[in-house]
Amino acid sequence: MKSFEQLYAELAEKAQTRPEGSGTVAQLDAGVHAIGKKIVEEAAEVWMAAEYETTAETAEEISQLLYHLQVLMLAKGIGLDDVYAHL
Ligand SMILES: N=c1c2ncn([C@@H]3O[C@H](COP(=O)(O)OP(=O)(O)OP(=O)(O)O)[C@@H](O)[C@H]3O)c2ncn1[C@@H]1O[C@H](COP(=O)(O)O)[C@@H](O)[C@H]1O
Repeated sequence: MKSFEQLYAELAEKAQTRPEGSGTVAQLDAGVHAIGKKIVEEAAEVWMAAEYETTAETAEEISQLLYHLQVLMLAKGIGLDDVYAHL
């Protein structure tokens, strides 16, 4: 189990070191357009899970959406504090 902050730190490290086989690196290389499409897809999966699946399945879809949002943050150079400033 990891927190939102821990995941962001891990992804930021991957973005910098670019380890072989990292899905995050592949997503970053695919670019903002591809990451944005993934976010829309995951958001739809969250919605569908909330309506038709279990609470646990919905939570898993939410985790995937949060992951892809963090990838977009990294692609755009947006830090956690940039987002937290608006919460
Ligand atoms: N938390 C996540 C995470 N959540 C979601 N995903 C990605 O999002 C996909 C989920 O999408 P779907 O369930 O819709 O499955 P899918 O449509 O078959 O996926 P794709 O074929 O589109 O990849 C997964 O296949 C992963 O590629 C994640 N990929 C990585 N992480 C974490 O990110 C960290 C770094 O990962 P790497 O960069 O891969 O090392 C690790 O701690 C991972 O656990």
